[in-house]
Amino acid sequence: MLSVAKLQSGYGRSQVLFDVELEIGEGEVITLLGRNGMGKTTTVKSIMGLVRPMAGEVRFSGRDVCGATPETVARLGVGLVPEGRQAFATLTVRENLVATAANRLSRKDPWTLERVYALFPRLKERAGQAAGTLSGGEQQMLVVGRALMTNPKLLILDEATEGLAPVIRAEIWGCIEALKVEGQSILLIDKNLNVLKRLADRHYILEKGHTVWSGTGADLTSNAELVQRYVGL
Ligand SMILES: Nc1ncnc2c1ncn2[C@@H]1O[C@H](COP(=O)(O)OP(=O)(O)OP(=O)(O)O)[C@@H](O)[C@H]1O
Repeated sequence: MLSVAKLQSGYGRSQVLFDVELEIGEGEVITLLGRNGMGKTTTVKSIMGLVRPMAGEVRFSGRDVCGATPETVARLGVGLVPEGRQAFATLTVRENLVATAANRLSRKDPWTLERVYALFPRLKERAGQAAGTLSGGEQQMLVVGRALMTNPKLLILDEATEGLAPVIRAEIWGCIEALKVEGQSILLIDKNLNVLKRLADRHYILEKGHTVWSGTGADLTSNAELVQRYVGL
């Protein structure tokens, strides 16, 4: 579904990614691990077209999207929940959800308001409330719900649980697990390694803009030295 090879990217003259490799198959849950500043968000932005790659290959659903605009990538079916909560503060919950809705007719079971409300009942209770007045956890649920309303083939979550209370975090993880069971392809960036090991099929480790390792959760568990060295936990 998504295939990234020899990706180089950065900001202006400052190169941040040198050799990023990533493969995500249909229905897979993948993580991108690495310490702060290693290039995880830049990888995601480069896939999304928010940062223009310098070289390499990004293919999504069989199409070359390296250098494509974010609109094109989104239209092809990549939904991003970016770092930091970015709901439209003055719009209501409901307005936020319908603002980006897209009907992918090819999809058997498209996301609707009702389905998002079933996943996050708290959003239904607050449907008429301005997004800016929601708690941090509720805003995060809203941006996840908003990304789902675009009916993404691939959902990317960049630090979706950062700064949330443990109980809210658990709620978000529960929803991500439910999405996985439904066969949603997901790319996760997060610091909760134990949850990621349970949830994800495979992991990639980034170090200074290079993919230095990939493997399963069991591989990670049996390799404490690797985790210590590259993930810093
Ligand atoms: N807009 C920007 N302009 C210039 N440099 C940037 C920009 N955004 C990020 N960088 C630099 O690119 C490098 C990689 O940053 P990136 O945000 O991709 O890392 P990350 O692995 O996602 O880290 P974190 O876990 O802290 O979010 C860092 O050195 C960062 O300072």
